[in-house]
Amino acid sequence: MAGAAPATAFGQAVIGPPGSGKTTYCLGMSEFLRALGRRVAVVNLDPANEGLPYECAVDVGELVALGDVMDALRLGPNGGLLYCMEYLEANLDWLRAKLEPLRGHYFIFDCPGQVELCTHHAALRSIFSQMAQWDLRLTAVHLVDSHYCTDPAKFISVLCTSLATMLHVELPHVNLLSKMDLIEHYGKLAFNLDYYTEVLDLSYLLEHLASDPFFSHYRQLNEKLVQLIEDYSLVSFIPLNIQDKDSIQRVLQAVDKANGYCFGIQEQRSLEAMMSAAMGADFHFSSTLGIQEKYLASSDQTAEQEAMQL
Ligand SMILES: Nc1nc2c(ncn2[C@@H]2O[C@H](COP(=O)(O)OP(=O)(O)OP(=O)(O)O)[C@@H](O)[C@H]2O)c(=O)[nH]1
Ligand SMILES: [Mg+2]
Repeated sequence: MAGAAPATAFGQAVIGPPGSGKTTYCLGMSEFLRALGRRVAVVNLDPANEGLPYECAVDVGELVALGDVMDALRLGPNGGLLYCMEYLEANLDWLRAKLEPLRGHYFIFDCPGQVELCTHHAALRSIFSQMAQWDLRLTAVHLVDSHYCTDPAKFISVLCTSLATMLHVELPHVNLLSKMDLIEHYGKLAFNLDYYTEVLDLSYLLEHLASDPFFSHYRQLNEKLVQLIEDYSLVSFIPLNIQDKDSIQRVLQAVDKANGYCFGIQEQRSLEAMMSAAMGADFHFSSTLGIQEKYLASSDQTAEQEAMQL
């Protein structure tokens, strides 16, 4: 970043479709990291985020307000949001000036959920690449709702968007299956969980789809999509239960490895290892992460029906 010899900063760019759990993840991960002794700054880059549940160090809403943009330019929510991201891209000095006083912190960027920002629109990728010039080493943490594992066709589409995101965003990357606390409420999966997280032989998915009269018409398309995904063999997922300390720890290890944090700050790492061991089995957050009681894993039917809308 600007000024004296730049101190390398590290962080996470949290991306994923709307409702995949990005903001909740930012809250949970920031609380976990602070408990480990890391100085954390959460930066909200989503102009549509309201009522942020976490302590927000920088809020893009101070630079550009989605509502004002929609009114002034007569745009809908999606067009308005894309305009806001292009406006941020054109005014990165503002962001740099906001981040400068936070040098020495570990950053978590809560990004907008519009899929096109991660698959083909240039603004977010350009913002990330500019931050890399400021010696800010980010890992893209891509959340996908684990609900998508319940339907082979949806899972293939999620694999395609995950692959497109990895190729477009051009950052070290970790894919997460989020809301794993709900997974057993979605009913029996066609395959065991490893199959979805390791993205094993996808021909089994095709067989599964071929038995469905509707999808049998698209067999050739699905075969080509599956072949593309397997040719790149880039996509795999880590299951995330945001309320489980060991689950967050596994995610953090992968994230720190991806952006090199784990190689850089040894003394911090050993302190954190001690802190984490001292934390005990289930790490309690200061809040239920804003996860409405009805969405918390429970056995009653309504939670299951409600959860199907997640
Ligand atoms: N059960 C459960 N619910 C979750 C979890 N994470 C998020 N939710 C719920 O899912 C909904 C969306 O969560 P958010 O964190 O706002 O998702 P987001 O990706 O930031 O959404 P956008 O900002 O709209 O893109 C909220 O009702 C959360 O309470 C989780 O790990 N488990
Ligand atoms: Mg959000």
